[in-house]
Amino acid sequence: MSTRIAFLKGHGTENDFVIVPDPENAVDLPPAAVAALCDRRAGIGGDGLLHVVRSAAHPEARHLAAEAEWFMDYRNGDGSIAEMCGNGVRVFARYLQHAGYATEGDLAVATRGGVKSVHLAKAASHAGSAAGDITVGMGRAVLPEGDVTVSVGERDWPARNVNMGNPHAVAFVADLAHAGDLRSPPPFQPAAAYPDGVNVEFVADRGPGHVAMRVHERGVGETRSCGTGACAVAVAAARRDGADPAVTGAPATYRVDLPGGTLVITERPDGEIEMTGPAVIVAEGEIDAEWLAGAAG
Ligand SMILES: N[C@@H](CCC[C@H](N)C(=O)O)C(=O)O
Repeated sequence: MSTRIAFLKGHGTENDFVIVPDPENAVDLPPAAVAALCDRRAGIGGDGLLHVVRSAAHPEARHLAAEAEWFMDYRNGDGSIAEMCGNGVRVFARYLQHAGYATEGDLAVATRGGVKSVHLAKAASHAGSAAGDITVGMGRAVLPEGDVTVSVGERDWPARNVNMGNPHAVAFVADLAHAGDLRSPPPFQPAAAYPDGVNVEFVADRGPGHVAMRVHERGVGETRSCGTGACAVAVAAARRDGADPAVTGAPATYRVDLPGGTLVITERPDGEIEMTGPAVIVAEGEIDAEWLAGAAG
């Protein structure tokens, strides 16, 4: 009988993930294995994969073990590595709660983008432990100088370069349909702005402090939500609206509607950004290790 590897499936505003609990970092997950697991027809299916490892057991996170017991080893659906995943952190925390590694309250999670502070809200007694929003301290945005242009077909737009640990180009558009089918990565200029590729957000206004967006994610394609993307959008909107908290001294809050749900993003005067939204575990099962080894080639 072949060996089995435990997995779960979860999502945050329909940005979905294969979760592989592996506290001692014993499961080999080369890029081809990740891509096979995330394949929606031949695998389990997901926008990305959350490899759940104790920080002390992972070479990239060992130095963070005193601050955060758990490391989110996040991978994009094509197998590539990314620095951060905002929806992923909430789902990661929900998994820790589901597995009994965390309870309601505060929790630190190590990521390649640094340690994130997570707050698991107390669920209403009738709702069960999988309910209740999760708030993540996402750290500060970095806004590199320089003009960026994003295009789709004949249209192009100026875009704001926002780094949330991972890179984003935020373009304000009159109509989200102008983003087209987003089957391929929208071209950007200058190429030097994003040497490692970029996540591109298209944003339309819905009202004061309220926007809607679509996103093409690096290493994935169009997804139904992107947490770091929603933070980048809120920061870009606040700068555009003259509501930069560092200037006004007041927090700026944006409701960001995505195809898969809504996230609420607040930037404080000290630059710290908080993201609040749901996270759900939907299934758990076992992966056939022989299949995975074969799929990984
Ligand atoms: N969906 C994520 C972002 C995942 C990483 C991204 N595709 C990248 O390559 O930077 C989110 O919720 O933030």
